[in-house]
Amino acid sequence: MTETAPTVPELSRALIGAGQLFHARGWVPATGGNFSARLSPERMLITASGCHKGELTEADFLVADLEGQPIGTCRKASYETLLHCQLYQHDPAIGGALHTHSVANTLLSRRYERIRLAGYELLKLLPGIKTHDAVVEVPVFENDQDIARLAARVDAHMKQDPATPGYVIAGHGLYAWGATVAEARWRVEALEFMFECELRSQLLK
Ligand SMILES: CSCCC(=O)C(=O)COP(=O)(O)O
Ligand SMILES: [Zn+2]
Repeated sequence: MTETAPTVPELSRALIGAGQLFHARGWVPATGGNFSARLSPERMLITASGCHKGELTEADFLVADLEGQPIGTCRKASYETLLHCQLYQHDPAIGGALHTHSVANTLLSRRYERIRLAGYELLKLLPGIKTHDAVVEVPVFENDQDIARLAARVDAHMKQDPATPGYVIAGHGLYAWGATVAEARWRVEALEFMFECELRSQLLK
């Protein structure tokens, strides 16, 4: 059976749904966050810069190549487009990438150079993990307004550690991805849940 490539309306719908869910959870305040999906080996659909991610419509997306150049529009793509390009260029199996600005990922990444997650059942939603009895270290990168430089740092890390399950930019937010938008969304939900647990367990100490 041949699989047909997902269409712009289908991918927009999936990304709009992710935005509504993330906004309801408080993970994309104001215009924070950005979302994308692979359209083809060379193209992606990505949110335009400055949209409210809880109120996205199909008009808030644009098509860009994997260098980040918008195609057929003068709208400006997300300020962080090159971080999405890095993921799609790094691994042709990546089909969706989602970025959140939660309280938990912001606070933990201001304190730690990596966020250690151990013993959680939800670890099994991360690539290659089959048991709760596992330890995952989510890398934290220093924030940088030079997104090309930040993308190069992420890329160097992912080439060294291809099992990276997601990453956090310090004081800024989480990037997670998957083969589809749905899988990327589950990974964001799993990581944000575990970050929240880590944050609250610090309050219990
Ligand atoms: C308004 S939050 C600062 C920019 C940011 O971190 C973000 O995620 C949203 O930027 P975009 O250009 O994608 O709207
Ligand atoms: Zn951001």
